[in-house]
Amino acid sequence: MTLPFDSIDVDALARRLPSEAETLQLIDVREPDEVAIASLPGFQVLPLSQYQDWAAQIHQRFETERETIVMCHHGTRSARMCQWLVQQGFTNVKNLSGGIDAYACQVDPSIPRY
Ligand SMILES: O=S(=O)([O-])[S-]
Repeated sequence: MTLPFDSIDVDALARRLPSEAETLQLIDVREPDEVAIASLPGFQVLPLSQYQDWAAQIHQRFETERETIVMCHHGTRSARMCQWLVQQGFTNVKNLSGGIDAYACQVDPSIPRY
């Protein structure tokens, strides 16, 4: 089965973040208690459990054509979000493979793991 969105690995994200954080749309779908433990700068937090609070504003807050990268802990919840964004008309959505845990392991060991 072909997924209707791409993925990006943590090394590629790390290379791009310094120069492209402003142009990318970065979404973290983890819960606030997880974000309090570990986070990456530039990501807007839209916890999946609070879907009812943010879903209706998705088109006000984000542009459907702009490259959008979604992150969670290991990549499962973010894949669900990617799927949903595609259903909402987003055309350039990428799932961060392995989530923030992979980022902590492979890119930045100063990020706490949980
Ligand atoms: O964050 S996760 O859904 O991949 S465990």
